[in-house]
Amino acid sequence: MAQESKKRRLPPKISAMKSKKRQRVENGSRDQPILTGKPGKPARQVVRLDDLPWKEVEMPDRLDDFEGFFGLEEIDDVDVVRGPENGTVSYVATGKRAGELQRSHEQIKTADRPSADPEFDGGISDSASWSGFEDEVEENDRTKDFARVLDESTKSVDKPKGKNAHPRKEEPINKPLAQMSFAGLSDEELDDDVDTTAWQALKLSPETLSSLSRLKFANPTIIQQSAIPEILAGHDVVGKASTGSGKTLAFGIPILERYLQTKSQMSKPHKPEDDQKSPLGLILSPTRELAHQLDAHLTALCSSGGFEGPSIATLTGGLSLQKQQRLLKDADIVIGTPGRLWEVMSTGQGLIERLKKIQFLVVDEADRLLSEGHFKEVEEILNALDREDDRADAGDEHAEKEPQRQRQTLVFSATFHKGLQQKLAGKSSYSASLMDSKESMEYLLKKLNFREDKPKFIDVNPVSQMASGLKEGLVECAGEEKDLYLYALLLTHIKLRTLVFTNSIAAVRRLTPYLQNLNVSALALHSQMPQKARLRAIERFSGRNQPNSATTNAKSSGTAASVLVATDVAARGLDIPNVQLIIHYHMPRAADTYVHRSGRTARAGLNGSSILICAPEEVAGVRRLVAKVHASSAAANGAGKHGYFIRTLDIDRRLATRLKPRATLAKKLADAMLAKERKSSEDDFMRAAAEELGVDYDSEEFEREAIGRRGRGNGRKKKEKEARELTKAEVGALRAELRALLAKRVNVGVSERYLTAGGVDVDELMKGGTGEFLGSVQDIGIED
Ligand SMILES: Nc1ncnc2c1ncn2[C@@H]1O[C@H](COP(=O)(O)OP(=O)(O)OP(=O)(O)O)[C@@H](O)[C@H]1O
Repeated sequence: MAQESKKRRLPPKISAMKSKKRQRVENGSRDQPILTGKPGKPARQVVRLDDLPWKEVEMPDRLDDFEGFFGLEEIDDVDVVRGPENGTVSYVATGKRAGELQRSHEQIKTADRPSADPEFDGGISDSASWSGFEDEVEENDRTKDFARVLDESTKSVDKPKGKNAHPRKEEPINKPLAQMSFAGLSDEELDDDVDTTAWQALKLSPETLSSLSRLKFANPTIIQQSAIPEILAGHDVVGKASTGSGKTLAFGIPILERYLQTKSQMSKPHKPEDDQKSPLGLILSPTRELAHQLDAHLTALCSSGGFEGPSIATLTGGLSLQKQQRLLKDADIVIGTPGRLWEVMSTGQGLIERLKKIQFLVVDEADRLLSEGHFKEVEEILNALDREDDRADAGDEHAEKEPQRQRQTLVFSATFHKGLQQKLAGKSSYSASLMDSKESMEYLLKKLNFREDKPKFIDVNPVSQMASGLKEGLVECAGEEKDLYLYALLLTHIKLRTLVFTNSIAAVRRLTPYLQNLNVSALALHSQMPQKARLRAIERFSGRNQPNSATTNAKSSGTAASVLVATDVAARGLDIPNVQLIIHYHMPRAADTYVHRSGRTARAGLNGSSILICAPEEVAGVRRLVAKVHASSAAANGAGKHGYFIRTLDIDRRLATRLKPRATLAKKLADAMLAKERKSSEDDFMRAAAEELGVDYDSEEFEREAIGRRGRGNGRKKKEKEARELTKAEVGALRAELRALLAKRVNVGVSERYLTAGGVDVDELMKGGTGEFLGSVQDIGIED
C-alpha cells in the first residue's frame, strides 16, 4: 500500500468538534513507536493521522449536499496496518515520510521527553477507528449543537417581563435595548425615568430626551448614533443595520426634533380651522402591519415626554377610508402603504399639493418597497410629489412656481443587495439602458430624487445582516412529515413565543387548525384575512389586550397564543416582543426573506433561534441560501472558501414516532374542516352562478363528473372528497380518539437534557405529578 495516496473525509471545523474521546485517543498515542525496518528496507514508524502534513484535494466548486462534507485531503507514504487479533488499525509511515517523522520525533524527544518509547506491539490499543470515530464526533456535536440552540433560546424564558433580556457582554450598547423596548409600553413601567446622558452627544431637545427617558431608552443604538446627526444636519441618508436594531427611531427622532423646532418657531399656534396645513413627513411602509407598528412606535416616542406631539395619520387598506381621510386633515406625519396612500392621493382633496411640501420622505424596508408588487403605486406617488404645477407646465405665467424641493429622503432596511447599495451610496452611476426599462429598481431609485448627489450611506454592520444573538439550525425530515416535526418542535419548545413562516396562505389555513387540534395555542396571519383580524392576531400573539379566552378554539387557556402561523406578510419589520423562536416551515424563497423572517427574533440585543424544517431534497438549496446570507461575515471571520455551514439539529425521532398517531388524527380533522368549508363556499358560488344562468345545480353530480375526468390532482380531489364526507358522528369519534391520545402521557424516551432545554419539566413528567405533561393543555381545539 505504500506510495498510494490515502484520502480522508474532512468534517467542517473539525478542530472545534473534537470530543473528549478523540482527544483521549490522540493523547494516548502521542509518543508513537518507531519500527526499525528490516535490513535493506526503509525505517517504519507508527504515526498519528493529525501529525501528518495532509494535502487538500481540489474539489469542484459546486458539490451536491453531503452532510458535513467539506473536502478531501490526501497523504503519501503511510501504510494502514491491521492488528492480527482484534482487527484494530494503526498507521505506519514508510520511506521518506518515516525519515522525516523520525527526525522531528527525535527533536521533540530531546526537547521534552527523557523517557524511552514503549515497544510497538503491532496494533493501537484504543479500538476507535477513524471512520467510526468521526461519525461519533458528528453525532455528539449535532446533539450538543441542538441543545445549545435550545439553551440559548430558552434562556430568557420564565423570567419576569422586562428582565428576560440577556444582552451579550461584548455589546454594551445593546444593554438598555434589552431592558426596555416598545414591548414595555403597555406595561405600567413608565414611571421610573432613566438617565439619558448617553444621548447628549446627539444634541436633542429636552422634550425628546424626556420622552426617551420615560421609555427607558438610556443609550442610542449604533444606527441611531450614526444616522441621527446626519439627518439633523439636513442630509439624505441611506441606513442599513441588522433587524431589530432600532432603525425606526433613527428616523423618528429627527422628525420629532424638526417638529418641535418648527412648533417653537411658529408665532401663532396652529388653528384647528387651518386645514391646509402640510404634513412634515411621509413614511412609506410595505405592509399594513408595519405601518400600524410605525404609528405605534412614533406615537409612543411623541407622547411619552409630556409635550404636545405631532399628530399621525396612518393610511392602510382594509380600514375605513373616510376615517383615515378625516385624520389626514390635521396630520403632521403621514404613514401609508403605497396602495391606500395612492388611492387617497389620487382622489383629489388636495393631498398631493400638501404632500409636495413635506420635509421628510422615509422609505422603510426600502428594498421590498422598491422591488415587489408596490412598484406601480410607489412610482405614481413619487411622480406626484415631484410634478411641477400643471398650470406652470402649460406655460401659464401667473401660475405659482413650485418652491424648490426641500425634502430629505431617508431610506432604511436591513438588506440591500450590493448593486443597490452602491447605487444608493452614489458610488456607481445609473445605467442608461436600465433607466429606460421602467420596471427596473434603478429607475425607482432615481425617482427617489435625493436632494444630494450622494446621500450619506450608513452601514453599521457591513459584514452581517443578521442579529448577533441569533442561533440558526435546520431539522431534516421527509417532506410529508413536516407537520409532524413542526408539532414535535413546538411541543418541545412549548413555552417559547414562536413564529412559524409558510410560503402560502393555504398552508397557514391548514396548519393553524391542525395545531389547535393538538392543543397548541396557534393563531393565523395572512393577507386575505380582514385587516382587523390581522391586527388582532398580532396583538394577541404579542400578549397585548389578552382576551378572556385565548383563541377561537382555545376555550380555556386564557393565555396569549404562543404560536403565530404566518405568511411573509409578517416577515418585515414587525417588532413583536419576546419572539424566541422562528420556524421556517417552508423554505424562504430568497436570502433577504430569510434575513427578515429570522429577524423577528433576537431583536434589540436579545437572543433567539431560527430553525428551518427541510425535506432532504431542500437541504442543499437551503445551505446555499444561508451560506449566501452569511458570506461576508464568514469571510470576515476567516471561515475560508467553504463559508458558513448551518448545522442539522437532531430531533429525537422516537419522540416524533410517538407523536405520530395524534398528529395524524389532528391533521385528518383539520383537513375535514377545511374541505367542508371549501365545499360550502364553492357551493354558494356555483349555486349563485347556476341561478344567474337559470339552471339547476346538483353538487353531487358536478363532482362525479369532475372526478370521472382524468387528469392531474385527482388523487387530491379524492382525498378531499373523503375528508369532506366524514359524517358528524365520524368527526366526533375522531375527536374523542384524539382527546384520549392528548390526555395520555407521551413515553418520551428522550434525553432529559433535551427536554429540559425545551422547557418541559422532566421531573414532573416522570413523576406524573401535577404539572402539565406533554400535550395536555386542557381542552383546546377539542369539542364534543
Ligand atoms: N435606543 C433604544 N434603546 C432601547 N430600545 C430601543 C432603542 N431603540 C429602539 N429600541 C427597541 O428596539 C426594538 C427594535 O426596534 P425597531 O423595530 O426600530 O428595529 P428595526 O431595526 O426597524 O428592525 P427591522 O429591520 O426588523 O424592521 C423596538 O422594540 C424598540 O423598542
